Amino acid sequence: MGRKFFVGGNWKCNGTTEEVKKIVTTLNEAQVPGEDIVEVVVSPPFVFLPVVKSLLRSDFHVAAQNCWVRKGGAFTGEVSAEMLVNLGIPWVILGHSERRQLLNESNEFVGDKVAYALAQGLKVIACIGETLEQREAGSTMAVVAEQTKAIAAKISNWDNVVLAYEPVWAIGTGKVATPAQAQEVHAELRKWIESNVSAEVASSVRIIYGGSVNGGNCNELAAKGDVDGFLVGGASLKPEFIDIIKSATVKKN
Ligand SMILES: O=C(CO)COP(=O)(O)O
Repeated sequence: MGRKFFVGGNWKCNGTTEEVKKIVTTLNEAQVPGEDIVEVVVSPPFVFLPVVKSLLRSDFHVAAQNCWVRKGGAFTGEVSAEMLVNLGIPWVILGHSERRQLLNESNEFVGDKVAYALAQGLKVIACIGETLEQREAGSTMAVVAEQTKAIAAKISNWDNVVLAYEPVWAIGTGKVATPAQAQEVHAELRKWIESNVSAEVASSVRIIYGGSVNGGNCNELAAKGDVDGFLVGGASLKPEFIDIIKSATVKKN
């Protein structure tokens, strides 16, 4: 299969310079499996990217939490993909549900962003996921397929894409998807990709889970065949993030 385990830490809109440095120190001192086993990416707010990048151990990498949909210019308040490339930031998170919901980012807009960021040479963590209402209405797969389709329509090379399945009802709620629920959606998504993109992409693309992942539930989730890692919010600001990184070894057994 060869899908390297991926653990992302999404720090969201949190932290002061002091707090950020403290988290980096904790990460730098941690004993974790090597880069051949797990890919670790942390995503501080834009303003802390340079300091985190300069202090962070070299086997971990940084991601921005967003970028502008096209070339930079007269777009007050935005940060362009070119700027991230200029700073040597390798990754960007796009389509997070907080942006889809609070800032009305549509499927098409997210698809355009993913395509533009990839074209500039960034690697993308593309987020998808259903709301509680959509899950209860039985439309989980239709929703995530629609979100994935809007991305698939705009890109032809998936090598630099990690797909993050983050059910909205599980984000920041402490209500984690069960390993079976996560596995079910990941497996369905892989099937959808096989039918609508290619068998090759379906077997190689990493599908990671996000939503109330913590040190206590990560091993069970990681044991599922189609769970290729995590995108962690709250727990990525705490020392337990190290335990989540270590859950990569569950795959090795
Ligand atoms: O949104 C998330 C990661 O992008 C998940 O957040 P929590 O881990 O805080 O639920």
